[in-house]
Amino acid sequence: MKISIIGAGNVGATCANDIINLNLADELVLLDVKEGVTEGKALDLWQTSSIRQFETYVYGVTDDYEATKDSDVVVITAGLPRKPGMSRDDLIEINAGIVQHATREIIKYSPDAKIVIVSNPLDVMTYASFMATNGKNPNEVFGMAGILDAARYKAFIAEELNVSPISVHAILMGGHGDTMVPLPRYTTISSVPVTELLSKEKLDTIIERTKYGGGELVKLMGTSAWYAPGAAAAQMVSAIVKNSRRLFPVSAYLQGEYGLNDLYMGVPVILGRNGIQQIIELKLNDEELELVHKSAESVKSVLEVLRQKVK
Ligand SMILES: NC(=O)C1=CN([C@@H]2O[C@H](COP(=O)(O)OP(=O)(O)OC[C@H]3O[C@@H](n4cnc5c(N)ncnc54)[C@H](O)[C@@H]3O)[C@@H](O)[C@H]2O)C=CC1
Ligand SMILES: O=C([O-])CC(=O)C(=O)O
Repeated sequence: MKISIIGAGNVGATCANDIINLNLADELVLLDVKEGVTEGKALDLWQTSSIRQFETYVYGVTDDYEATKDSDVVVITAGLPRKPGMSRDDLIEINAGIVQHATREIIKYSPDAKIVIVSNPLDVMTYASFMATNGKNPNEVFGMAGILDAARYKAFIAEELNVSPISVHAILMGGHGDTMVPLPRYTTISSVPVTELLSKEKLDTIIERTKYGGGELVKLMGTSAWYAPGAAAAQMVSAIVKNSRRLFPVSAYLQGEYGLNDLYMGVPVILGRNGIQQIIELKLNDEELELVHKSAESVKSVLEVLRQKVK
């Protein structure tokens, strides 16, 4: 099993560290345009092998896609993160070029790789990557956001209820932005509906905090988060490599599901060896469906910018 990570910055290097911990691959390649730093980070990680008892051979390369040849899974984290005061959508122009270039190079050397996009604005960058594959099965190109957003939502609920975060189960949908849709009706504490344990007022506060969860961290750190994003991307890689068929919210290409067409957006999917094995269509009520469609409108407006800028 060979895994490559494009972009060895905060999220990419953290994701590499998590993948190593999960013992998923024989070989892990870190690729970045930053000469020296990439090789150095990979060497540093590899030198933890005897301490942490793993056998994944980790190495770094500078912009050399041939080294990624025959990758089974590729994670793209290359691109700019936002700074305080910016929206994820402000990154579209520069990151679209980076993500599309990386995708074309990956496809050249690993046509069958499953591609996990992390770069922002997430849903539109995933679409941009899919466009650049020029005909790849859309179930093999998908984006990481929902696991992260759901993890934030679960952490806030666990804190509020003073319960283990492991007992909190939740799903959310929509774009990776302020219009994302956490779903209290599908949120439980080990099967106990959260609505029986938390007031609507408390839940609404948690939902608002979740929607702006990325921004909260950007404000605190001056750049965006990496520990939870790296772990979330590694969890997706694990589900693919182990063919574990876990149900996750993932940015997937929609072709009629939820009445939506020709866009990538967060929906519940089954993730396994072939990538997205199935998109699950929840029986949303009118209010939930309206929020999901509102979020889709927001994703579509950013997609329109991509279409105008990137032909
Ligand atoms: N989907 C999500 O939930 C999340 C997405 N992100 C996004 O992930 C991306 C990366 O974030 P960080 O790792 O914090 O940024 P970072 O700045 O720490 O790392 C980005 C890396 O990409 C590299 N890079 C730039 N152009 C490249 C190219 N053409 N080829 C290869 N590498 C290239 C840079 O040299 C840098 O090392 C950002 O766009 C950020 O917004 C971050 C957190 C969560
Ligand atoms: O907020 C950002 O820019 C990075 C990101 O997507 C997240 O942490 O959710």
